[in-house]
Amino acid sequence: MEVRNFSDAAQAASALADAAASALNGVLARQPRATLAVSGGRSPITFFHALRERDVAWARVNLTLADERIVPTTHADSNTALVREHLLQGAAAQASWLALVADGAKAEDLRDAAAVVAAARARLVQPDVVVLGMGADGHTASLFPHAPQLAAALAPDAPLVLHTSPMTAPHERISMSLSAICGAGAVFLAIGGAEKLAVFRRAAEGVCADLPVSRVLHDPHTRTRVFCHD
Ligand SMILES: O=C(O)[C@H](O)[C@@H](O)[C@H](O)[C@H](O)COP(=O)(O)O
Repeated sequence: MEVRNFSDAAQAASALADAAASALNGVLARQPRATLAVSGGRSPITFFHALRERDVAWARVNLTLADERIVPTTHADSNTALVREHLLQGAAAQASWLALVADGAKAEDLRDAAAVVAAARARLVQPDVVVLGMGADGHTASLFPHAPQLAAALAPDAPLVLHTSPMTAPHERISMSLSAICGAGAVFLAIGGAEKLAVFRRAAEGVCADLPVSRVLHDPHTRTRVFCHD
């Protein structure tokens, strides 16, 4: 892994946007389209605002999520809604959206998580660039410690996305698997605040069974680029 430390959130977000845009442009120099998977939660908004201003051929980009809460895309906790509001704007609105949860689905349509996952698998392609966050419990994407599906999500032959049931956070989830994340040519991780930095330092020391993010950091074929700020 490669770790860069910044003195504030805005600088970290701007540097991460530069790096993610550069990774996308590198892919677009070699092939017609590039697929970017971003994370949701509360922390990536400044990064989204910076990234949407970067010089990228957005019309050639597929945009998706590393994970999504299985809620209607109009729900306040929907990562899709967050991306639409903060990233799919201006030139970046030309990107093609690959939905994990389809727009228009109602709560009752989403009760069958297996059906949600099957529909998402039919739409998705392997991402080229993945931007991850991390929770203070050591989860990344929706690879949550103690989730019953964690072992399946970490398996080398796991599909691109799976259903996960967090024990430490609300909502059933759909998440990219470890192999989908580590199959991307460029993997970034954003870490902010003292509590997360302490968890990250522990995960950086070696694989910890209770910190799924450590599996990304120590994947033998992945050089995760970590952007940290206090
Ligand atoms: O949907 C989600 O919850 C995420 O994609 C998740 O993996 C996120 O990156 C971390 O939980 C950090 O979230 P915060 O930004 O809210 O701290």
